Amino acid sequence: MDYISTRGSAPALDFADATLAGLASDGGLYVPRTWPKFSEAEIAAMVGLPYAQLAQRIMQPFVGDCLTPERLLELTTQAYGRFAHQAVTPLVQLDQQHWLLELFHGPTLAFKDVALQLLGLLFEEFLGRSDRNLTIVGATSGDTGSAAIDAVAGRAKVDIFMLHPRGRVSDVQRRQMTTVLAPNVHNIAIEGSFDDAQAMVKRMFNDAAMTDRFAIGAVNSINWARLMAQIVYYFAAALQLGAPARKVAFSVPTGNFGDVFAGYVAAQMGLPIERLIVATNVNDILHRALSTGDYSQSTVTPTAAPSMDIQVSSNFERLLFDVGGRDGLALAEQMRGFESTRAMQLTNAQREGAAALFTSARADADEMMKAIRWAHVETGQVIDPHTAIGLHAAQTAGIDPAVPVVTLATAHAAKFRDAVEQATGVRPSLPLRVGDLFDREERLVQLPGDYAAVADYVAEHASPKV
Ligand SMILES: Cc1ncc(COP(=O)(O)O)c(C=O)c1O
Ligand SMILES: N[C@@H](CCOP(=O)(O)O)C(=O)O
Repeated sequence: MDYISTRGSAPALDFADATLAGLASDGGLYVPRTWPKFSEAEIAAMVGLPYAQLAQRIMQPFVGDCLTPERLLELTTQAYGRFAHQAVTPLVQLDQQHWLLELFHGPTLAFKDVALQLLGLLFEEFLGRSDRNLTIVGATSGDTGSAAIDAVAGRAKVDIFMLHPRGRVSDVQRRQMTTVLAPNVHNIAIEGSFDDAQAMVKRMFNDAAMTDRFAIGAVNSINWARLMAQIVYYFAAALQLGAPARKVAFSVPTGNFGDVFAGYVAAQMGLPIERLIVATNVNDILHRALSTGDYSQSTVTPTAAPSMDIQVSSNFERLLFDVGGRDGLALAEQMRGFESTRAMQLTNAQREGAAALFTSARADADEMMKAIRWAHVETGQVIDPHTAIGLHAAQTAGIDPAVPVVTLATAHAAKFRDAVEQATGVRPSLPLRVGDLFDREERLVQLPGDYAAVADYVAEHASPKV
């Protein structure tokens, strides 16, 4: 399998090189040249497999001969061995039609662990075959940061620089990053929003002054390997609910469009998915784009679901590429227009292609709080604000009552204790696996929302590429 850029002019790479490269050199995102397909019989044969085996089976076609099946299975077994639930991503039934897919049983309590625990091992594996040092530069609205830091802290040949918007992540999220004191971990609080941080990260990949000296790598979902690992839990959930004989719908709390794009890929691979519901908070660029075709950026509004306070959704580009006929040069032109005007209109092909599988919904603060309360009172489940936005969308999307709807529970409620307590009167306690988070020393630097300041800081602290 080789990987091509959504903007049509970067060289094609194999899986190992695409994983280390992160973003393509033309500013595009890597996607597999074709979607691997499973037949109905092949999907039926996956029923009952333990998670690590299922993960190996689903990911092998993407990995190609960069890892043998035996080696990939060793890595998935190691990655998912750190999860606190044997099922890794268990399903919980809420009522006759609705389920939660709990994705927060990893070390840092959010769905990001599912991909990043594996990605840390993939970096180690592929860097071990070269003399390269990797300088990871990432942006986080709260959850990617801690999951990535946990995955690479203390690993040889990797430095990580993680940018978060100062004051816009929860105290638990911040401490999960800043209390990791390994020498290869650098936390940077910047003035501005997640979008500002993400823009600086992307700019660094195309800054020759940086890329000449450092091998810049990505842990955000711009890195294809992140999405690949997230495809697996769509299969895991659907297989438990009757796939391939029965269709399932998924409601996905969405910000950077990575998680829900993984669901789209699962559908391309043959998993029978009825609908993918894109659930946003009031930062609703995706809801507007999918419902009206207008993808225009507005100012980010801070909410009680801060990890979704995003107005430029990196992975939407992957969808536009795929449903728009895979014309990289045309998409590059369209994206250049967006980058200069902060607005773009989807083409008819892009709108129709997206509408075939995606529905969208937006939840405001009241609707989010009501969903947290409903889950608590009616089902006894304490859910986090991001999951609540997904649940609100699941309950209002008008899916045929005969079709099971799975809401992705993307974070543990204890990461957002204030909002959850306000909605339910219950203050969720931190699971034992995060330990004495509030007694640990914090280490971070604060920088202005200025690219030059961040690039200088990285250049001063990173190891040269060889
Ligand atoms: C808890 C939580 N839910 C949902 C999302 C949205 O996921 P995505 O960015 O993949 O759309 C994020 C962050 O991205 C998150 O941290
Ligand atoms: N919500 C994310 C934002 C970054 O998204 P990613 O999936 O592209 O890494 C976060 O918590 O940091």
